[in-house]
Amino acid sequence: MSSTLEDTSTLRQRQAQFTKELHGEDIGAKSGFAAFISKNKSAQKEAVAKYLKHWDGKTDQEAEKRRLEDYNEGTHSYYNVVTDFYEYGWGSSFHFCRFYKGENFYAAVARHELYLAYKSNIQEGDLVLDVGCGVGGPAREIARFTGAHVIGLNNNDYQVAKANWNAKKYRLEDQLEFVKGDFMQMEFQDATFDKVYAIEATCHAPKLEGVYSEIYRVLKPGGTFAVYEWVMTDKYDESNPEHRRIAYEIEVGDGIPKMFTADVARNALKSVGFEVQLADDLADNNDEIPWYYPLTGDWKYIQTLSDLATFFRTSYFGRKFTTFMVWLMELVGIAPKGSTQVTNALEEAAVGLVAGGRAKLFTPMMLFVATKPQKKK
Ligand SMILES: CC(C)=CCC[C@@H](C)[C@H]1CC[C@H]2C3=C(CC[C@]12C)[C@@]1(C)CC[C@H](O)C[C@@H]1CC3
Ligand SMILES: C[S@@+](CC[C@H](N)C(=O)[O-])C[C@H]1O[C@@H](n2cnc3c(N)ncnc32)[C@H](O)[C@@H]1O
Repeated sequence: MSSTLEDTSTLRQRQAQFTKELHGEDIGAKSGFAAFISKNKSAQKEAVAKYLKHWDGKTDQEAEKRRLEDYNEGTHSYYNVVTDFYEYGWGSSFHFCRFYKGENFYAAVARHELYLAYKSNIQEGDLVLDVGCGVGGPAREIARFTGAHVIGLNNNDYQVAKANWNAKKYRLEDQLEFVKGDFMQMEFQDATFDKVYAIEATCHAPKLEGVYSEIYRVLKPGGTFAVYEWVMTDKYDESNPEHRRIAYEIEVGDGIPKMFTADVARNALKSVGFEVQLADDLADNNDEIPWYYPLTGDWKYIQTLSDLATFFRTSYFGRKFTTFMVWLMELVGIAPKGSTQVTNALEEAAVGLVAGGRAKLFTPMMLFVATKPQKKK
């Protein structure tokens, strides 16, 4: 066994062991706040420290290099500490979407997923890979709608366990399977999948060529890969301190080692062999309701009464309320140490995402549809 492989398996075992210590054995039964307050307190302290170790306010090259090198542990720790908050505030699909007039929040989220399935041309009976699958919300929706078999890949053990638990709960275990793995070094055979998709996940890669080349390898010739990529737009200027501050807020609060631009992503797809069929920034349109509205305090955009609770949790005041409650719970020892640091980081994420969205410096929905040629060029 090569030393890289040994390192990978040691890391894997350690992460799995740590997940048990932190979240306990009965993962799935609890979610959101209930799961959050039942964490092992000392493990949670360690998880927060691991996540914040690299995001210490430093934006110099050296700090960036460290974040890129430690991408696996960095994101693993990030999702260990934010998953319960995400579920509490956003549901079981961890991504943004466009909002149409009269459509409620969860319908809009589902439509965004199905649009990607449509663009990837997923058909009944296809074997599909979901790269960076979260707790399985999108895979459930896409499997139900298309009749495809979806395998979700994720390097966070807690999320993998939750996704499998949910698949059983919704009686979709015949169509869904969630596995632990790093998308930079996948364990699937070459040419395994008919289609591959990724939703707001590949931005966690230290280098886009790394994850895209793995996707290319495991996709069958003629197969399609569709992705909602998180990128900085062509308005972004890395040498502008204000732009860099916004990008850093997004990086720190969202556990991303480095935000890349849309051009970097498109070139990376091409350089690994893909033919890019479509590159469309879905945020760059005249939608009446902006994609980032739940993170603002703009009540006017709420479409249905059923959105009130979600909007309260995601809006500025709702977030301040959550942070206060978490601080109080931490003070009296109900919540694990470091929890307030996590909500503060999420606050930074929200501020950076809205600022980036408003200035059109950032998009969470750069849609690329790319195909793997039938024959090698
Ligand atoms: C990290 C990546 C690549 C994608 C995740 C996108 C979104 C689902 C999240 C980005 C910022 C998150 C925040 C929350 C939910 C999930 C996000 C919108 C909260 C609203 C969850 C509840 C907390 O109290 C506040 C959070 C603010 C940020
Ligand atoms: C923002 S979440 C999106 C999840 C899912 N696509 C959704 O829309 O609900 C990003 C996901 O990418 C996963 N991820 C990040 N880095 C990864 C890596 N190196 N290998 C596999 N999965 C990774 C995270 O664990 C998380 O599940």
